Amino acid sequence: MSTALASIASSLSRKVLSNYVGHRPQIYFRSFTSCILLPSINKFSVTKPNQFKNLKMSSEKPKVIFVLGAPGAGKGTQCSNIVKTYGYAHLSAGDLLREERQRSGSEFGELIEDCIVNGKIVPVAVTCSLLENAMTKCFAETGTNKFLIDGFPRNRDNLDGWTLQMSEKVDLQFVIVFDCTEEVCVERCLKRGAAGSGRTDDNLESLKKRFNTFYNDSLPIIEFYDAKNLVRKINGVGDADVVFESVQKVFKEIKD
Ligand SMILES: Nc1ncnc2c1ncn2[C@@H]1O[C@H](COP(=O)(O)OP(=O)(O)OP(=O)(O)O)[C@@H](O)[C@H]1O
Ligand SMILES: Nc1ccn([C@H]2C[C@H](O)[C@@H](COP(=O)(O)O)O2)c(=O)n1
Repeated sequence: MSTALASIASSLSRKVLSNYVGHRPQIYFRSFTSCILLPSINKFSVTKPNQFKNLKMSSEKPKVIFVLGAPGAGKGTQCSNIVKTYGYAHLSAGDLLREERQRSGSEFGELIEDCIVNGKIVPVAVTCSLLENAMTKCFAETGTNKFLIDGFPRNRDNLDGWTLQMSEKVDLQFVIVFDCTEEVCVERCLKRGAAGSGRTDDNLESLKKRFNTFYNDSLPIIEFYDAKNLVRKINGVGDADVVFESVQKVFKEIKD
């Protein structure tokens, strides 16, 4: 990494942390105008840092579908079905954050863990860079240029960061929202925890906080996209196969 880039990236990561400590993570992003790879987010890195400056893939813009819904609404399950049937690549913001948390030497590990356990949302510079790097890597390895982005954008900070860093670089097709009652979602997550998910947030205490964040921070983002007629709401209660039938109806729209 060039000295200048390393210095910008390192000062950015300090900003992320200091704003996080001050509980105002959204502010820092205003000075963040292009994708700069944070020094510690190198799981998806390739050797030349310049490749990260912009998401340049094929001549066509990458197609993106956001997949949203409450914790346990079935986003990951249905994304797997979509991958098999429609050839999209699945990028889960939560999975990318969990991987980054586990990466030895990550300076964001503690911050990510604190957010996950307490149902808070990680500052967008971290998440958006992980997503952009994963998209770039996925395209380089598989040629896939269609992405399901699961669990993002989750709050205003996520949305603002994405708008600044990514929105011009991709073609947002629509936003799938799985609609599921809190009761069903909680039951699913607890069952997932009991079955050995190893997730530190599949417990009642974390779920309460995650639901608060969903109602207060994520629903307004869904409303934002709904006002743009981009939301495709799907009933997430019921058998996974039945839910997937509804998903297929939405995808028919793309083919027709
Ligand atoms: N339609 C369904 N019926 C019953 N169980 C389901 C259904 N869909 C998913 N599940 C199960 O519920 C749990 C949560 O599903 P999944 O991981 O797909 O949800 P999610 O929305 O991605 O959750 P999170 O936001 O917590 O990552 C999993 O154990 C999954 O197997
Ligand atoms: N945009 C995101 C997505 C996820 N996180 C953190 C906080 C979530 O509670 C946790 C788990 O996500 P899930 O696997 O349920 O999608 O990951 C975040 O901070 N920002």
